[in-house]
Amino acid sequence: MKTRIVAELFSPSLLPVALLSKGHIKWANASFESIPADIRSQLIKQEKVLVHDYLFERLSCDERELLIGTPFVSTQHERKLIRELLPALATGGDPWLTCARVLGPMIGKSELVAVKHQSEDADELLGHWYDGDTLPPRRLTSEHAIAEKVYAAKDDRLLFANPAQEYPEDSLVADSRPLYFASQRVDSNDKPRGYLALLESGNIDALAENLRLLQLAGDVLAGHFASEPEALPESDDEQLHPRDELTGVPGRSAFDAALEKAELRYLQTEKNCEMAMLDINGLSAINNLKGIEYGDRVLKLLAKGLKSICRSGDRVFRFGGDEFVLLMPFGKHAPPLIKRLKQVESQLRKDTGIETFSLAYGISSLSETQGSSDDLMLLCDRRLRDSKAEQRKET
Ligand SMILES: Nc1nc2c(ncn2[C@@H]2O[C@H](COP(=O)(O)OP(=O)(O)OP(=O)(O)O)[C@@H](O)[C@H]2O)c(=O)[nH]1
Repeated sequence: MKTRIVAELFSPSLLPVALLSKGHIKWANASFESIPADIRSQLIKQEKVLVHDYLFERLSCDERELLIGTPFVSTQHERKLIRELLPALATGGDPWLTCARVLGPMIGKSELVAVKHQSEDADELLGHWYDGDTLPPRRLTSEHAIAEKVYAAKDDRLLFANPAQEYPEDSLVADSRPLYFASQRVDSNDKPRGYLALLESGNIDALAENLRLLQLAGDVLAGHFASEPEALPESDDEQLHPRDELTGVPGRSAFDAALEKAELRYLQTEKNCEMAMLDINGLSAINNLKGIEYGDRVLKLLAKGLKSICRSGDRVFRFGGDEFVLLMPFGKHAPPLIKRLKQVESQLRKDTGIETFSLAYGISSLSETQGSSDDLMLLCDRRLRDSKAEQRKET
């Protein structure tokens, strides 16, 4: 190994490289020189050493040795992602938004989108991490958009350079004109459920770093969808079951249809479903004190709060007046509903400024009534009344 050739080859390298002769450094590049002296002498003595995220190895020839450090891939970000994302997904709420909220702060200044596949021609951008914050959800059309390719591709991972040139009608890339768009599709039951993507404007090193996290988050999401109980079939015929105009959630007739389907499914397959009937305590007093519009706002905030604790198979309905119903299909373990409802109550106290805001609820599941939806309604209603009576006694 000629010193001159080694020096010419490795001087510009960012990898630490040293040429050793009889256990002494004959030549080293700047990257190697930047390692503290005590660690350098340790490196010279030992066969294989892990230092500063580098794995040092030796290539020998004619009594000389080339010591080269190659980056040792640190898994600390991946472990942090798993440790934070899994429990966050388990607490409920929309998985796409949860994913953006957990992954966003880990990817620095990069832009991240978490997109739920809604229908053939439309998607919902639920988690958009941009400039250190999540932006409000918005609808995306997939026609002439990058999403078409993401869903049609054989590979679940794609990288596009200058995507705005190829997809000028795609608002996702046309507005911010990123240099790279890297996507990780999330499938379950061989169907695309949506995708995660990074939009990177220049920092290719950041893209390379964050790609691993993106793919891992996509895999965790796919696992989450696979482990979730099958969603209740949506009665999305809006003509037949119009949504509640004030809160935007489905109303009474949609609930009746969904409960009927849940009953049928339980009787056919024993797939269980938890139901909660909820009622705001003292909405009439809120109306009287603060006005009907304020009461309306409380109802809207409650609908939003209830949606936020729903997993993708769960549904919220406005039963009427100040009453809501939740239907949550589940497998082995019922969702921790009381804990989640307490979270909603405490969020509502903050959002409405009403320190005494509280809910009464009655909870049961189809297995408790041997699959009878009528009995389930009666049981939930009785528990709701009991809870109201109990709370009245306390105040
Ligand atoms: N602002 C507003 N109020 C509504 C709406 N629908 C029903 N309400 C009010 O909700 C209240 C429901 O009455 P109650 O069931 O007696 O409920 P409450 O005042 O919360 O009393 P308790 O349930 O016994 O704690 C009535 O005052 C209705 O006017 C609505 O769409 N907007």
